[in-house]
Amino acid sequence: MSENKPKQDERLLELRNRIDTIDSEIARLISERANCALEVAEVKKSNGEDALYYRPEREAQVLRRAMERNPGPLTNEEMARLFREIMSACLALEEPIKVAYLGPEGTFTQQAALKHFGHSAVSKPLAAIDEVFREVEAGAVNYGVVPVENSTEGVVNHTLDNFMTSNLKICGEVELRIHQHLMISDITRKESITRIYSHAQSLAQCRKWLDSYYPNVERVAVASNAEAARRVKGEWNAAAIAGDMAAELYGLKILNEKIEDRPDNSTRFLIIGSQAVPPSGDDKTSLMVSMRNAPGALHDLLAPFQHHKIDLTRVETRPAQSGNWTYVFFIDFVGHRERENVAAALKEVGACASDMKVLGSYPRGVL
Ligand SMILES: O=C(O)C(=O)C[C@]1(C(=O)O)C=C[C@@H](O)C=C1
Repeated sequence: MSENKPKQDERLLELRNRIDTIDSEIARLISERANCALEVAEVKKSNGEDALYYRPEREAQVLRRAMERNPGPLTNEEMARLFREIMSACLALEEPIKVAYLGPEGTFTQQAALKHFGHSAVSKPLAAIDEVFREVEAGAVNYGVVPVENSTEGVVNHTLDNFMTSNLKICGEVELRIHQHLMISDITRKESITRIYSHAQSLAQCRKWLDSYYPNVERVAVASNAEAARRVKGEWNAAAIAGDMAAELYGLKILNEKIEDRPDNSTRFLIIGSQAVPPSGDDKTSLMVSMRNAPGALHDLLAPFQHHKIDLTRVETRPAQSGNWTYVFFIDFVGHRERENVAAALKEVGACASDMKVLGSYPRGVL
């Protein structure tokens, strides 16, 4: 036994006492904050029937401030995550919000929903992107979370196509680093794997790794990563590629971690709802435009953005549902529609487009 042990024990006790004092101070302050949020709810209620409790622009400001004034040693992301959960609990006191996401449980979309709304939101997994749109439109839930693009595999067409027929707005975005793992169940024989299940996008994201380590194993595309994990549970000769949440949910063992081909593999998700979001100070706008099929149409469409010094972050083209060889452009750019230069550019684009819809202005993803 070290002769310093009694001294170390004393120091440990002292530090733990300090932590206990700090914890009771934190608890008191969190309760004070929660009471404040309850009063905010009263003010909102007195302003009218359809009071909006969830305020994306305010949440983005609170999280950004938590990062800006972070004195360390926690990272900015960790600090913001803690405030994310405090705010989620405060909002649940005001009114528990319901969020639908592309399920089943254990998918990356569920992870995105938790990252954006925190753990106090009531979440509901649905089987298809269309169902998430319908459920929000019907008012059965307040918001929906759907994937829109992956840095390796590109755009999620289903999500863009739904905006052609829906009046829902984009209220937010969330980006998630995607780590894929190879996982097996406790009955799997490692040497006898003949089949690997995953979602087609995940199989594509790990193509090179699979070519190197499992070149002769059958790759089976299923509806989601979570479904892949569920199947492996009962098969002795199969493995799945999925994320942490699926492994945890189905009690699978991770055999190889982070097997995605690109280390910066990430997916962007959209928050859909029926609310127009005021400026937060750092916003993006998404636009859907149809153009007549004429020479120079794309140039006419993009020129106003250059002219008004607006940064484009994405341009996607989809075939229009109305007719052959006409196209719909999905354009994302930096700035809120209420900003002067954005409003001016939108006016000019509207003048040369055959149809234009602003899908939403929303805070740029913070976490
Ligand atoms: O500021 C508000 O409007 C609040 O309702 C408070 C609060 C918060 O806890 O800070 C809670 C929920 C909203 O989405 C935004 C912020």
